[in-house]
Order: sequence, then structure tokens, then C-alpha cells
Amino acid sequence: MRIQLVAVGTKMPAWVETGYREYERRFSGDLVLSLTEIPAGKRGKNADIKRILQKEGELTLNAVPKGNKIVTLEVTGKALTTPDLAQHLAAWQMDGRDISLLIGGPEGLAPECIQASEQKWSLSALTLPHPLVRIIVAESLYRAWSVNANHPYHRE
Ligand SMILES: C[S@@+](CC[C@H](N)C(=O)[O-])C[C@H]1O[C@@H](n2cnc3c(N)ncnc32)[C@H](O)[C@@H]1O
Repeated sequence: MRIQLVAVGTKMPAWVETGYREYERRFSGDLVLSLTEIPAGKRGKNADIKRILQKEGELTLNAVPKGNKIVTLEVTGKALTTPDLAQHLAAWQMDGRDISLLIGGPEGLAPECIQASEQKWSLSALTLPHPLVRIIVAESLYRAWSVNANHPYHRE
């Protein structure tokens, strides 16, 4: 199964790139993680935020391969423990579809992305900066994989 992160924001600082790639490279074989970056709209002084959000939403949904299951990262989504996530991961693998996990930009995800979502995942009750979210998601998925694979990375 392929898990695609679709995240608003390009040209991330080196620490974000290094942090994310550190976990991405650990996936191989029948579980592959990839990242598609969506350029964030320019937020000038008189920027039309509604239009920018709409455009970001359109680009985000266009980046999702047809037939993928869409899961959105939302502060108000469902909080998951690592064993919960491991169970979801196993269920996603049984489902047979690839997964696209959507991460919004500074104002969050466009309503169209939220409507297209089959599952809403919250990492914390705190609002996290979007560059950090891709790293936490990649690490959490790797940890969940390690639970299912009986790999010693995760310890109870
Ligand atoms: C800076 S946040 C957006 C904040 C925006 N005001 C909102 O309420 O969505 C950017 C993106 O990071 C993700 N994000 C931030 N904190 C999160 C959390 N605690 N759980 C899940 N996703 C989160 C979401 O995808 C969000 O759209």
C-alpha cells in the first residue's frame, strides 16, 4: 500500500526536510510513504484568504490519485493512540486502496478537502505548525507499522 502525504507548503527549512525524510526512508516493501507538496498561496496584506484556501484545496484534491481513500489531519478530528493507529493501518491495508493524508496550510484545509475526507485524524488538541505535522505523521505511521510488524522500535 502507498501512503501519500499531501501537504500545503514547499521550500521547508532543512530541519523539516531532514526530519520528515528520516522517517519516510524507513518505509519499504509493501508499505511506502511519499510526500506531495502543494504550493501555499501568497498571503500579502490584502490577500483574499477565501480564494487562496479554495485554490490550495483544488490543488490538494487534484494531487490525490483517483480511487485513494482520503484521510484529513484536523485538530478536531479523532485522537488515536499508537495501538489505535496500528489497527487503522492494518484495516487500511486490508481495504486495498492507497491512502492520501491531507495536511492544510496556515488557515487549515479547504471545505472541499474536509468534505472529501473519509476519516479525520487529530494528533493533539493543540494546533501544530503545518511543517511539524508531516514529521509527526511520518513518525507515528512508522511507529504503528512497527507495532504490527513486532519490530522493537515501539515499546509499551
Ligand atoms: C497551522 S494548521 C491550521 C490551523 C487552522 N487555523 C485550522 O484550524 O485548521 C495547518 C494544518 O496542520 C494540520 N494540523 C495542525 N495541528 C494539528 C493537530 N493537532 N492534529 C491534526 N492536524 C493538525 C492540519 O491539517 C491543519 O490544516
